[in-house]
Amino acid sequence: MPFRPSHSLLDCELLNLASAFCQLQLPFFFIPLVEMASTTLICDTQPWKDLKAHTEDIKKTHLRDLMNDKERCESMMVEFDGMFLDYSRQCATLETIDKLYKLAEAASLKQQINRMYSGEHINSTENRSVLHVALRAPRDAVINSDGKNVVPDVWNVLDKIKDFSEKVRNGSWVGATGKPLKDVIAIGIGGSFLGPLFVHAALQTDPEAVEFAKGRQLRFLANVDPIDVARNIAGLNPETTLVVVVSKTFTTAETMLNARTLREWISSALGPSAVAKHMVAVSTNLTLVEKFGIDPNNAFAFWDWVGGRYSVCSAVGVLPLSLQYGFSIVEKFLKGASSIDEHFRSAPFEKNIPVLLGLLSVWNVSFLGYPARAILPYSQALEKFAPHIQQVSMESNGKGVSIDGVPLPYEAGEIDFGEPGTNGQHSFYQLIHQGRVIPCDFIGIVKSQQPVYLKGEVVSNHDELMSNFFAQPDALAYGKTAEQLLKENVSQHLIPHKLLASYEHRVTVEGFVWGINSFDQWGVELGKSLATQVRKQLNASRTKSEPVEGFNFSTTTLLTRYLQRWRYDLSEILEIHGNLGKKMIIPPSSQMHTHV
Ligand SMILES: O=P(O)(O)OC[C@H]1O[C@](O)(CO)[C@@H](O)[C@@H]1O
Repeated sequence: MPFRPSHSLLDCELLNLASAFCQLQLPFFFIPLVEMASTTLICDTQPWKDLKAHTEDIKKTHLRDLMNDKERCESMMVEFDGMFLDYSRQCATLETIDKLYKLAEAASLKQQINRMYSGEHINSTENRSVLHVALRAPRDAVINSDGKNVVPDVWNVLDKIKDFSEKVRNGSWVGATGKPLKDVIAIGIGGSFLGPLFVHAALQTDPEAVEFAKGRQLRFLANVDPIDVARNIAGLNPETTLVVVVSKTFTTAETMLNARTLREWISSALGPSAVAKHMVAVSTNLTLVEKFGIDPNNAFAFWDWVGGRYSVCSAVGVLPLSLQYGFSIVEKFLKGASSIDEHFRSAPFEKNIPVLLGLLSVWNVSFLGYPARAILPYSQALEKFAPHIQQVSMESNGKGVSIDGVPLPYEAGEIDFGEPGTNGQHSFYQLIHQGRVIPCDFIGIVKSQQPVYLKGEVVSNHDELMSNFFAQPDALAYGKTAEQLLKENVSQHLIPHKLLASYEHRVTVEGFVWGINSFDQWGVELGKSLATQVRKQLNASRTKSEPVEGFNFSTTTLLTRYLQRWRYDLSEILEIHGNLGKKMIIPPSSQMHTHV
């Protein structure tokens, strides 16, 4: 069985530990859930073998020469609904693209897409359908899961969100002391956080959305690190704050501890009954929501056919964003994503943006051997796009076995990273220019949300930004000596909804071609269960002085040192809780060190 190394670094300064850098060997995660199937892997098909052989031709070709072929470049440009994709800077010829279509055929890509839209249980390890497209479908659409049209359920929740968010925004739903709720803290992590944060960042400076958000704040509490709590509640008054607990399962340890912490913040300031007015939930698990103490009437449902990382268009994103910007703004977002859903389902492959993006990714990863992809939006409003796509892509396609449980003899999945241009240029672009070949997604926007044109300047500020957007791809493509590749994607206006849906579907295309299940995440689940074992140990050692047991030497050493460096007994724990409860404010940073 292969092994993958990983690093863990305890922050030596904060914890006052001696150097604790350690290298862990984690077993590559294999899921023995499904019987080994006799199905053919995609690498055994003729189109895969043809592409493998074809890489030799491509290696002899310089991108500079490919870029001189006008006809080739022209056929590598696709436009749809305000998006323009130029993939002419890919290390690919028209023959490559043709061979990729054949690969798609061998992977039954069209049929797989149809199976997804028709609600088949394509997430076979969890026995679920995958229907995030239903979250943004028009009211009259019919999309079935297990023989039931789910669209009316989707719209029931959307209507409920519209109604609730309007009440909060117009002051007919007020806090326990009668004050309007103008600030929202959304608690959630992973898919219950990254998508909503991305959209919030994209809307924050949108001229129309800004008007609707006047006087309101939306914050996100994700990390279980108490520093994140302190930062979230800093300057907020529980009397005017609404907390939205977002968790598909309502069991995620980080989210639930943060939810209990903010419940304490509210009830210690306003009394336990205030929770009913100040806390609402988004979840598929309404039983646990009620158990937590949130009235199920104040809960907004979604369904197990929505994967966490694909959930931004469910109540997960729609509720907090509607509270901040109003439902009408969010509805436009849903419509934009829906337009790409329809395009993905029906457009022929040669004009299908997510399909092209997905096939090119497969080409780069599995044939050219480029494991990473840089996502480079030339728009500050898209600053959280790369972190969101990191989860969508890496949690989906970070798999080493096929959907039938067969270990993959080829690389699948991509390492995604990125920063808005031009910040990235002053950070990691050097490596892309001269160090390693990294396929790049350059994303440019035609019209700025916030244009500035200073008198006397040669160009407007947005043109200055876009000068870099146009220059960098060519610098990479032509270089001075080295060969690089990239693709460009220009949008007319800022269209986060269409980008989001395009990238979601791109990941799906990759997964279908690689023959993996893009919709489960068993590796992450392993980490969660190991954390449970550590949590039990910390409790036993803190409260009953039990020695650290049951871990390997390295973890035992680190845990023991951690426990020795900051000891507290139960009375101290109560005191800390007391502080949270009464003053609630986490000690200001000057006092924080007293606990270390
Ligand atoms: O919404 P939940 O159930 O709290 O889960 C949060 C996240 O945890 C994961 O299960 C693992 O990171 C993600 O898939 C999910 O988005």
